[in-house]
Amino acid sequence: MAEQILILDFGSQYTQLIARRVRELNVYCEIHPYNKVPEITSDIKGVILSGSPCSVRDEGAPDIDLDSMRGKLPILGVCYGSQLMAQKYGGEVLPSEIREYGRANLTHIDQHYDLLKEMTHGSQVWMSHGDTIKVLPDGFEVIASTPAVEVAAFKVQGEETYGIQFHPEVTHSLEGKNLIRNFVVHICGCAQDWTADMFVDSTVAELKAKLGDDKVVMGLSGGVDSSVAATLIHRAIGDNLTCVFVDNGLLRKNEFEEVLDSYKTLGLNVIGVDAKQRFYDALSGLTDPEAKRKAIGRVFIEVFDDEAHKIEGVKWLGQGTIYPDVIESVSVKGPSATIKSHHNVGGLPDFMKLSVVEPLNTLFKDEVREVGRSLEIPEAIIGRHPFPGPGLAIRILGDITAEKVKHCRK
Ligand SMILES: Nc1ncnc2c1ncn2[C@@H]1O[C@H](COP(=O)(O)OP(=O)(O)OP(=O)(O)O)[C@@H](O)[C@H]1O
Repeated sequence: MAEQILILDFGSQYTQLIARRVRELNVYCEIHPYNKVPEITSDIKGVILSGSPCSVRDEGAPDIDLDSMRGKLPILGVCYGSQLMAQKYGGEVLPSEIREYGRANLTHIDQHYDLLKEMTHGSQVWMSHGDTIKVLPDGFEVIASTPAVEVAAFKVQGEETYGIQFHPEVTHSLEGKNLIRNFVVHICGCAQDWTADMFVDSTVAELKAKLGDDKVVMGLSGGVDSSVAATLIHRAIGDNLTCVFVDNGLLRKNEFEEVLDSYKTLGLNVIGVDAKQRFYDALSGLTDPEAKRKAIGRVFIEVFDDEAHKIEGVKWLGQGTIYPDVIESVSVKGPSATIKSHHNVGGLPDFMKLSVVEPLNTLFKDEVREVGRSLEIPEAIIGRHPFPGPGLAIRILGDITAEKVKHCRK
């Protein structure tokens, strides 16, 4: 496992941006909810505590036991994260006179501290908070201030524990990236070697070890996620991966043929399934958009299940799941109630009983594109305009017929 930064999420709308900024420095990081802290292994080089919509003064406010980390690992608390530490260790957090949302300038910066190295006097930062730290605990010292906020940043003496009131992860904090680099590289000592090429090498090795001689089936949509996931799996296990690309009769003009061709050029073992008529039959007479969407989903599952059955001994289902889907399903606010509604065991199609392999489930979309480029997937696939599953059906009012699709395509 690569070295990483652990981001503990207290529910802020900016948490994913913290992860994006860290990864832009070629350092791997993961977001975990504050109440499900993973085991702290030696790969974890530092911890960032996110902001939160809550106030540390609220009853039942999100809390965390930091004693096992403090002094052993560098910690950076952002906004709520910093207030939480201040309050926990004997300081005082009070409501600000006015809720501060917007630009502010650091008029006092103590450059002696690694966190603030090369930050310029007057540096613009972004504030978004209703509380403020009024009194710091013993052993905590102020290292940056704005005219309105005295404790804009603090450090704990004798340990690499820091708190900042502003949000370095948003672009309005003009030197925010510099501050995050100071933390991640200079304080945590991360090597900045997490690149798309390195991801490809390590993921292909992991897939080889995990899949061995097993067979995998995977649906391709022509979109970037499934294409990149399939190419990675193919690198690992070759033709033990069977890809299925379904023509549902709702794709754009010439799209089925063109996409199928590019998959073949990539060397993928791909079956093109002409299921147009099955979809048109199922859609016949349906006019309600939700009913149409459901019919398309149902027939897709039936067609895919039929194809998966033809592959003898297949054990795995490949999927193009990406990191935002994963974060959503384990978020502080709880998983979306509808994500798994189709998982009523018993009625499951056979392919859903397969084990799932998701090689992209730690990546953001633009990282998936970078990995695609590293795999030399054609730009036409990597930069393809996103196209919804129900395809052209969403553009057609009333019932859907082959004739109407033909006009829509033109
Ligand atoms: N026409 C199709 N033929 C076969 N499989 C498909 C097809 N359309 C979608 N899929 C499968 O269903 C998954 C989800 O489809 P969706 O349209 O939501 O894609 P997505 O999540 O945007 O990912 P992608 O970037 O791969 O399109 C795809 O990743 C693919 O595995």
